[in-house]
Amino acid sequence: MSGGIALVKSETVIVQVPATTANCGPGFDALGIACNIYNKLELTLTEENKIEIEISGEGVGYLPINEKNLIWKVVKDVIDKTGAAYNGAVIKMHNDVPLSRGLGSSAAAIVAGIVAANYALGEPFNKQDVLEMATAVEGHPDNVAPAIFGGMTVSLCSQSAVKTISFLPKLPLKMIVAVPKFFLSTKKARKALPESIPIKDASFNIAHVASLVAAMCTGNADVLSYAFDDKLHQPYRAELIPGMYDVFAAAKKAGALGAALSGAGPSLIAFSLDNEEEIGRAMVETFSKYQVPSSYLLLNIDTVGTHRIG
Ligand SMILES: Nc1ncnc2c1ncn2[C@@H]1O[C@H](COP(=O)(O)OP(=O)(O)OP(=O)(O)O)[C@@H](O)[C@H]1O
Ligand SMILES: N[C@@H](CCO)C(=O)O
Repeated sequence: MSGGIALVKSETVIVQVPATTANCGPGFDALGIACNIYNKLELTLTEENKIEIEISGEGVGYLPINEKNLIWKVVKDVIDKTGAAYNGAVIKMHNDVPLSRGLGSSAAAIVAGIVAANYALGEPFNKQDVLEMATAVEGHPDNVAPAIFGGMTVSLCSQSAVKTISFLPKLPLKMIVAVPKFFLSTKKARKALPESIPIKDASFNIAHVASLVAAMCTGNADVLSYAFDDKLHQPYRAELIPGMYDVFAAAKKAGALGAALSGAGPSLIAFSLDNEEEIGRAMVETFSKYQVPSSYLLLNIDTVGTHRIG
């Protein structure tokens, strides 16, 4: 023994967090769905003022491995909220969620960090606390809510409250996501939006999002060939995603019920009950006509949300 004081470490916690697709067309900042691709995060809190970060999968060589890393920032926030004496961490992550593509990579990082830190600290916070903390960091609840609860989520922010209802659609919904090989940050895609929109576009979206949620809750698919349409954000973002409306049309022609921007894009998502491979191929082929290389993912709804796996 050197006679030094042994450093205190927390228990090591491993959590799994799903990708998410937000908006679903007309449900800007409100609707989201958890998808079955995942990141894993292993976290050990340490007393020593030192951060060690190891990344595999998406983001290697791009995501910071110092105190600027988003996961460390949220972990530190959770530690500070409890007043615990930890100053550093060992963070190991494996990421399968594509970065800055509209599949909720930032929400996955935020939620994984908060949930893992909460377990490491002995669970001082409940799921509602996690939802509020994650929404405050992300700025809107539509990705963090399904990442936490799984399923399809409808969320609202009212003054300081964040409320979410998670449910499983009564339709065997398949999701086909065409993922372009370029990044589009949410920050840039939000800058493309106007300060205000015409009342007729607002009322269009209210009717469409209400019909979409009603269809999902009842299993009545009749309105779904219209219900994914949007006039609130997609028209303004179209110029950032070459071929967007033609890819939507190709997906529908190949059998999709509807199609939309996934989150803030650039990925485009089609919803269907069958014909997934054909729809995926049609979307990628149409993107290629606009010189946008892409690949497609066939996804199902994750029903569990973020949970501890070790
Ligand atoms: N595993 C991760 N670890 C640390 N930071 C991450 C991780 N994943 C994403 N981030 C941070 O989130 C940023 C991407 O967030 P952004 O909101 O632009 O895209 P997105 O969340 O993938 O898309 P959307 O919100 O449209 O679904 C990255 O540039 C990085 O700063
Ligand atoms: N609702 C958000 C989702 C992406 O974070 C947007 O469309 O900007």
